[in-house]
Amino acid sequence: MAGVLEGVVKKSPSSSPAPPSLASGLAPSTVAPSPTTTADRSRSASEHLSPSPVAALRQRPGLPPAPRGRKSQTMTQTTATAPLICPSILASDFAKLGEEIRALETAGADWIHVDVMDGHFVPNLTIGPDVVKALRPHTNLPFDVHLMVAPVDNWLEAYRAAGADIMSVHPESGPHVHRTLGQIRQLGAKAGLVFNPATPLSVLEEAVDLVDLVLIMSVNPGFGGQKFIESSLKKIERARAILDRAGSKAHLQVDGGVVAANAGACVAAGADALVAGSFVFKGGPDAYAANIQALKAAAA
Ligand SMILES: O=C(CO)[C@@H](O)[C@H](O)COP(=O)(O)O
Repeated sequence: MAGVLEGVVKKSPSSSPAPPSLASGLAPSTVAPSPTTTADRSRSASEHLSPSPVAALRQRPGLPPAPRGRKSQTMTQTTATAPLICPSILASDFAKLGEEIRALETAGADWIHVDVMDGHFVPNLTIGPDVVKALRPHTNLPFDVHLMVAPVDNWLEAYRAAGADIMSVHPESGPHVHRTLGQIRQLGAKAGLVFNPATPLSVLEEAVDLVDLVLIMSVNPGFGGQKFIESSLKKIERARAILDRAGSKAHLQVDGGVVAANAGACVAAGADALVAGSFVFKGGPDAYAANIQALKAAAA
């Protein structure tokens, strides 16, 4: 049965990814991993992510295991632990988004981080589901979609149909984040829970079994290019402790002001995935590989 992922990996713009009914759940994808992706990327997320009821449905390459302890698959084949690098396309050239995403895949990015802003939950307006759908044929990398939208529930199907693999939501987006996380998994995506700098982690204690990813915002959301809030490191440590205590395999991601100078501290605190916008995109496409490598190396 045609699933939401099928059109994507075939890279055929004509094969629409929309399933007959998202409300009834997504069909398992039967697509083979892209021959251009790494061994890590070819693994099924179901092997590595938290025990989501939909884990077995995930077939898009690129959701490798939480890299704590894994060996780096980067260009230099370093043996140290390397975090997943998730460039935020908020910092890309919006006139060339498709090209930018292809360049990021070539440069060694692990996930594509898509910042969706609604001009209400955050004071900025960015990427709608039609843009995500248009970008989907340009890469096999997972789309890691951060929904800065309130209310959010009515948008989940649209972003999933457009090709989102991970959808992360804020507790404040309301009205019932527990339900929202369940809906994301019902749609066959991975569910992420996002914590703004002043949002307490107590919500994670209550929802830890429902999340495949925890995102610690190290800036207040809304804009790229902000300064990393140092107290985020302690929060990453606390989130790591909650996940470990619960036996969760969820990824722990950090986002905002991430640069080579603080990447190591983020990983030492327990993060295994780094979102970076300004740092990855500085210098243009010729510099992307070096920038990504610099983040991995700094955290190794
Ligand atoms: O979600 C956000 C901001 O709201 C982030 O993803 C930023 O876009 C990251 O950009 P840099 O701080 O790395 O420039």
